[in-house]
Amino acid sequence: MQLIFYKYQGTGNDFVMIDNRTDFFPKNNTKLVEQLCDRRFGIGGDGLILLENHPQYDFKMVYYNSDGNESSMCGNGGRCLVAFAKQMGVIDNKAKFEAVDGYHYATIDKDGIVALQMKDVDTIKSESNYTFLNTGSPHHVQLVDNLAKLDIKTEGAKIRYSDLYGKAGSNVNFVYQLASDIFAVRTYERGVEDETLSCGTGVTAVAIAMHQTGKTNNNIIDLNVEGGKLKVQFDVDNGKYTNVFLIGPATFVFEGKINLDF
Ligand SMILES: N[C@@H](CCC[C@H](N)C(=O)O)C(=O)O
Repeated sequence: MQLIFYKYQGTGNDFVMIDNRTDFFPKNNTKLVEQLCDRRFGIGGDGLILLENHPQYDFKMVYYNSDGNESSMCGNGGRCLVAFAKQMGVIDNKAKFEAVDGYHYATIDKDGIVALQMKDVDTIKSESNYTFLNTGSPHHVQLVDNLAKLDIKTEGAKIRYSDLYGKAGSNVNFVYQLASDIFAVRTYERGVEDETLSCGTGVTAVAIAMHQTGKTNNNIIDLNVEGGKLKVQFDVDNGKYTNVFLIGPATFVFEGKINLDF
């Protein structure tokens, strides 16, 4: 059998997109998803996303990491799925959809910039040298001096697999402040088990953590990631972050067919 796929990227976080509105995809086949995401034997991607029907909203998002396992929310993937839903004629320039962490609203402009509303955040653990919070996925946020030279895979894995986060683990973001409202971020992603060029829930966590710990007073924050630039904006009242939006490009790369019997 041949599978039709579409490839998208959001600031270098790349995804295999599959239109599963006819419900044909074998959703519990971990090995298959892992193979499709493999950069040598498959299509290649940090994750795979299914576009599905939803009884109430425009569509449903089902997200898998490149290890083949279904996981928690992917911010860049959500932005790319909005662009894919537009390409498939499911939406025009606004979307309401359901993901694993609940309801999301998004807009897409004529240049392909997607603004995706993320979940509200009111639980933030601030320690002397790191912050932990969940923006749809779990994120460890740590300021460092040597961001450019850091071995993210090695240092990220140490924290991800440490006793701090147990079996579930965490994504790990290393951060360097460039200006009052600009931060450079590099992320180790759980489920990819390596550095990715960008992580949407990660930069959302960084923006909120930097505000909550007093590194910035701004509520519109620029995040420079390895694959480009993202923006996060939010309202905040008494430690509760609402109307959180992750904003940036979501780009169609190519489409194709792949044999499933590989
Ligand atoms: N790349 C994603 C995060 C995907 C989920 C993460 N790897 C996890 O399993 O926690 C993003 O853009 O948010």
